[in-house]
Amino acid sequence: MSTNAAELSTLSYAKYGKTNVRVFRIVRGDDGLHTVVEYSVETLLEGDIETSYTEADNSVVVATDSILAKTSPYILSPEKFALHIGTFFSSKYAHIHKVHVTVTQLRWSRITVDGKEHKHSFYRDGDDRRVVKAIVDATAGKHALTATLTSGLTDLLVLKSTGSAFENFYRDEYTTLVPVDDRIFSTSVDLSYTFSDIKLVAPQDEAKTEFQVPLKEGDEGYAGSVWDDGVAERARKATLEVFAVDESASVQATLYKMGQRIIAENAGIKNVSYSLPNKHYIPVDMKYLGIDNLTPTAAQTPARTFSSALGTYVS
Ligand SMILES: O=c1[nH]c(=O)c2[nH]c(=O)[nH]c2[nH]1
Repeated sequence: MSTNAAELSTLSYAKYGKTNVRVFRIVRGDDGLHTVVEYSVETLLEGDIETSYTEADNSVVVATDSILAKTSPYILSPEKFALHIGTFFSSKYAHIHKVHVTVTQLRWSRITVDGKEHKHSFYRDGDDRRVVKAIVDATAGKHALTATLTSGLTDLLVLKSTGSAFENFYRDEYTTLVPVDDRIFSTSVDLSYTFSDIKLVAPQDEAKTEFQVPLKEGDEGYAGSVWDDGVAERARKATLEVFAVDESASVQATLYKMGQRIIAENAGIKNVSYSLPNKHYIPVDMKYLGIDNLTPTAAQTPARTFSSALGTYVS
């Protein structure tokens, strides 16, 4: 029996686009004050694009490379920029119905010189990156755009040297873990929080810059909090502060407190998700050397004195 590949196969789902598109933009203020942003952007399009797969028909394929990086008035906010990209593609092209945008932002903070923030010099003050994911949906029509928006951060490495325990966990014949009332707690924080679903007001202009989100609390699809640039900074601060001050009974319990604080501080965020993989620092048992390395005591901290008069350092 001969088989016909074309008859046996169907295309069940498709989206295409570009990832790792690097964007660096300088916004120059009147008084020489520069603001810089560096993003890595992914844009994936869904719509009536099947023929590009099934019939090699490239006429339905629109470019997704670096469009809007230079012209978008929303470039300084990764949330607004992601929504703008999504709104642009889903409203401009009749055959594009859904757009998935991920904007990952690298940190550039101002260098302080003599107590003053420098106007055009920056440093990387952390390896964590802000991550924004927008999905703009025009399947119900070009004038009924909706969006889901998730923001957060990734790879925020933290450690505390006490104030963390893990005890009273389930024990059975498979358990090897020893309970501890004082341990090092380190993790690489991944955080994401989702805003309430957004109803976008469809733009009429060619550049699709005039899209709006409902700004009044109580309006259908209210998204005022998306326009509040403080959310990301507050969420990062809440994560760090709760991590620092919580007398942690477990990663789970500390994580929950972080999430509670983000919800309490930011109207318009409907859920929070953390991934906090435990990065273990296990003390080495030095009993065989006659050294107790497992009981933390002040006496184990070497006495350190610095005498500037003699220029000697004793430890
Ligand atoms: O805080 C913790 N939660 C766990 O669920 C767990 N499991 C484990 O082995 N160590 C820890 N620590």
